[in-house]
Parts: sequence; C-alpha cells; structure tokens
Amino acid sequence: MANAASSSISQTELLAIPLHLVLPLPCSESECLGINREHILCHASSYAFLVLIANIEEYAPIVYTPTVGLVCQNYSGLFRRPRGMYFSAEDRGEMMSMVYNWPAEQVDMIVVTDGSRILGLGDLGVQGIGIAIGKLDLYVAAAGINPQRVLPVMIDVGTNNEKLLNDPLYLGLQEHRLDGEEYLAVIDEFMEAVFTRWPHVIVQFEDFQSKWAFKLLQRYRNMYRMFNDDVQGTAGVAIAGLLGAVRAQGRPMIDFPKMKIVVAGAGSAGIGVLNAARKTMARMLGDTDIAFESAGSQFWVVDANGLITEGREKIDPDALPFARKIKEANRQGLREGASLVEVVRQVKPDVLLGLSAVGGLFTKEVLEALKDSTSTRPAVFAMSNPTKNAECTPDEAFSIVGDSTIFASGSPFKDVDLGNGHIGHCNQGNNMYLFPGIGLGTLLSGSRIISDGMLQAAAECLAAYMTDKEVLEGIIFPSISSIRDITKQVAAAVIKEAIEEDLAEGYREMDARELRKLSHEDIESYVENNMWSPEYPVLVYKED
Ligand SMILES: NC(=O)c1ccc[n+]([C@@H]2O[C@H](COP(=O)([O-])OP(=O)(O)OC[C@H]3O[C@@H](n4cnc5c(N)ncnc54)[C@H](O)[C@@H]3O)[C@@H](O)[C@H]2O)c1
Ligand SMILES: O=C(O)C[C@H](O)C(=O)O
Ligand SMILES: [Mg+2]
Repeated sequence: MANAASSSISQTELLAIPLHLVLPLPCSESECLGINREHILCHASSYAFLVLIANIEEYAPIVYTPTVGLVCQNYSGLFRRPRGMYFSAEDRGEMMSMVYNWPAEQVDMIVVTDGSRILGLGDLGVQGIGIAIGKLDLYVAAAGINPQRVLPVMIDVGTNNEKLLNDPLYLGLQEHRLDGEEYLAVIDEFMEAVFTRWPHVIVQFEDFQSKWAFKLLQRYRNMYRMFNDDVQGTAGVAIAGLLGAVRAQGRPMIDFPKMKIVVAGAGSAGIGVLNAARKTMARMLGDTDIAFESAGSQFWVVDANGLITEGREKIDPDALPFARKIKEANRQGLREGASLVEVVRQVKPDVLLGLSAVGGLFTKEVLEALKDSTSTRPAVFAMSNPTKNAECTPDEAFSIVGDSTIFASGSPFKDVDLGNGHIGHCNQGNNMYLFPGIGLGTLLSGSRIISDGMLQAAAECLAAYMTDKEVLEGIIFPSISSIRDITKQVAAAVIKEAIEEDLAEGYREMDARELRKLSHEDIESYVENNMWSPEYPVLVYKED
C-alpha cells in the first residue's frame, strides 16, 4: 500500500487537469491510495468522472460536442500522451499481438473511428481519436461502464485532408487514405483481433464516412456485437424526437405515418434516420409491403445537389429508396435538384430535419417557407454538429417560424425567452441519449448481436420517457442531467428485447435462464446494480 504521507495532490490541482487530458483508466491496483505521483493521473481519472457525473450538464459540452470537435481539430498540437490504441495501416499482420499487449484483462466497450468524418468537421485523420474518447467518457458517466474496461481506438489508414498531410505536427500517417479491399482488410483484421481476445466486447463504430459506414455495418452486424452510432443511434434518437413532435401537436403517436418530413442530408446519419422512420411508419400501418411503400412517400430528401428524384444520374444506392418519382415531383411543382427552399415551399412539411453538416442551411427564406407548414406545430431539427454546423439556431427558428415551433439541435443551445413568461425549449437531439443504453443493455444481456428490435426498443423507451405535459410544452427530449436514469431504462428495454428475441446469453452469474425469469423491475435493478460509480480514496490528508 502506498504511503499516505508521501506526495499528495490537492483537489485544486486535480480540477486543473482538463478532462480531455485525463486517462480513462483508473489505477488497477486496488490497494493504491492514489498518492504516489505515478498514480495521481489514474486517480485523477476517477475524480474527473465523479465531477463529470455530478455536473454532467456543465461538463458534457466539454468532453462531448461541441468542445470535443475543437479538441479533434487541434489534437496534434494539444497532444501530451497517448490515450487508447492506434492501429495503423502499417500494423497489418500485427494487430492480434498488439491487442494482446493491451494491459486491461477485460474490455467491455470499444469506440472505434477511422477519423474520416468527425462530426461535421470532415476528415480529421488520427485526430479523430478525441471522438472515441469523448463517447467513452459518456459510457462511463451515463452507462456506468467501468472506466478500466473501455478502449478508444483509432484506425489510422491515412487522411485525405491536405492541410493535415502538410502539417509537420500531424501525428498520423501522412499519406492518402487506403481504400477498397486494402481498407477492408485492415478493419477485418482489427475486428478479428479484438473479438478473439475479448469475445464479449461491444464495438461502436463512430464517425466513419458514409461511403464505409453502411458497408461495414452490413459486413459485421450479424457476426459481431457491434453497431454504428451515427447510422443506428441517431436513427433511434430522431424517431423518438419525431414521435415527440407528433404528440406535441396533441395528436396520438399513431398519426406519425401522416407526417410529411423533409430531410436535408443523405449521408450516414440522414439515411439511417430515413430507413428507421420509414420502417416505424410501416409498422404502424400494419407492416405490409403496401404499408412500407406508402410510408416511403412521406419523405423528401435534399442533399448537396438538391431534391433527390429518380431522375438523378449516378444516384447513391442508399438514397435510391427515397428518390421521388419524377412525374409525382413535377405534379408538386418540383424537379430533380430542386432547392431546399423550393421543397419546403411546395411540400409544407410537418418536420424539417437537418443532418447536412452545413451550418446555417436553414436560412431565413427556408424558415419563412416553413411558416406555411400544414402542421399546427412545425418541427425544426437542426441536428448537425458541432454548434457552428447546426442548420439554424433556436432563436432563428422561434423568431421566424413562430413560438409554437418544436426545436431540437444536435449540440446544446440555451432555451429561448419568448417574452411574457414563455420559453422556447431547445431540445438536444443527440445520439448520446441512446448509445450508452444500447451498449450497456447489450453487455448485460450478453446478446450475440445488436438486432433491429433491440434498437427499436431503445428508441421507443426514449420516446416514452417524456410525459404528455412535457411534450405539449415542447420538451421532447429529457434534460441531460437525467442521462444516467434514461440510460438505465434504455438498457433495460434493450435487455428485455434481447430476451424476447432469444438472443440473450447472459452476463457473468446472470445466465440466460436466470435472465428470462426477471420482471421488468428486476431487470432495472439488475442494470442499476451493474453500473459503475466512482468511489475514490481520500486524496488530501490533514495533519492533526
Ligand atoms: N445529432 C446527432 O446525434 C447526430 C448524429 C450523427 C450525425 N450528426 C451530424 O450530422 C451531420 C452529417 O453526418 P453524416 O454522417 O450523415 O455526414 P455525411 O457527410 O455522410 O453526409 C452529409 C450529407 O449532407 C449533404 N449535404 C451537403 N451539403 C448540403 C446542402 N447544402 N444541402 C443539403 N444537404 C447537403 C451531403 O450531400 C450528404 O448527403 C454531421 O454534422 C454530424 O455531426 C448528428
Ligand atoms: O458526436 C455527436 O455529438 C453526435 C454524433 O455522433 C455526430 O457524429 O455528430
Ligand atoms: Mg458520430
């Protein structure tokens, strides 16, 4: 045991350690009191998590969006020491040994990125590791995953960011990105290595450019315990928000299939939302092929080249199911490539949802056009991150579209004072409300894979979290201060669904048979009892 009288560290000193520079690994020596200098940072980590959990509203914007974006943009210059694991294209053939060299015996959660699309900031190469670190900080804070068992991973296959390729401080491989089969071989090798050493680990894919996001998801989702947060986590959060927007009009959720939705952005996030929203509508309409077809006609998708119709040349296959028929578009006064403002004017949508990464895309003109929405409470979801990439601000939405607008943004904004004691609520529509619960629920159920049903259960749980009163006031997402409770409930819903789908194989002493015996309340207690909370020894001793 370390000597209590040796060098100690003050709480003030600890507070001065920026959260982003603190390791997510607390000291593994159970007897260590954290008073040896070499262990200070380890215990600072526990301390940092305590501070983060207790003040999540204040600190989430630092460890997470928007500050994490700034950190990633400047990571090579800010770098002090490594956190997590870096696999480079040059490590081919060595990844298995590298994984076996990682000091933690068990890893529960990996967040992996190749840095190719960091928030709305583009290709940041190896500097994107900050995103994996930030997401895992939330896994610890919101889901109570033990910080000794999380692993941020960067797969460095180069970068196509010319600025970084010419930056002498850049930490990663200064060559263009690997592509095609060579790229796939690197990711395959990584997946095989981590699942060989830790068969029960869950791998969250984060901020991969959409070109690879869908392909990798399809490649691995039936083989490994993995999901893509930008595609699937975002979809669930958007569905919960969309259902909230229906309820906020005083209508039942079952009216969702009647909503007209304009989506700006057809990348990994936009297409993920579109697919999930269409499936949800189809289910509500009876889950037939006809229902699925008819649900498709509720969406208008606008990307960098305008409205997507079947007339588009070289249409992205992922966007094809949402391309409007040309004749029908013409009947609506629209055409291939119509601008966002034209689409909003003609469609008069209930919801305008942005996942375009283009700050200010919802211009005054676009928002003015939304005033003619056929909805009593039009919804504006400016979901792109970080803050400067939001399609509009809540002030713009409330002042132009009107006080009854339902507003959500990916990054946090302050509520808007509408005068006369009225508040325009700014909801944070961010996948942080789901990914921690999806990961925790998968871990504790021991499910072999992460099924669509488990993701749907997570989304429905989040949608049901808000009371009618809150929703009518325009509050469609909970406050981040309750994220631990939300995560617990989402995890319980995921476990329940995994049991129902016969995917749950159990976790530790809770085997599949025991799991099946649990009531809903038992599952919630099981989740709560397995959430890690920071407990750390006294760091400052007073001399009596
Ligand atoms: N709130 C959340 O939880 C959440 C989750 C995931 C992603 N996001 C954000 O969504 C954004 C997009 O992510 P992605 O992975 O889909 O990126 P992406 O690069 O794959 O896709 C961007 C899409 O926007 C389109 N676009 C570009 N300019 C446009 C314009 N002027 N008008 C309309 N569309 C335009 C592009 O054509 C493309 O289809 C990012 O800012 C990201 O941070 C937010
Ligand atoms: O990281 C976030 O804040 C949400 C999302 O995963 C994104 O890529 O923007
Ligand atoms: Mg992301």
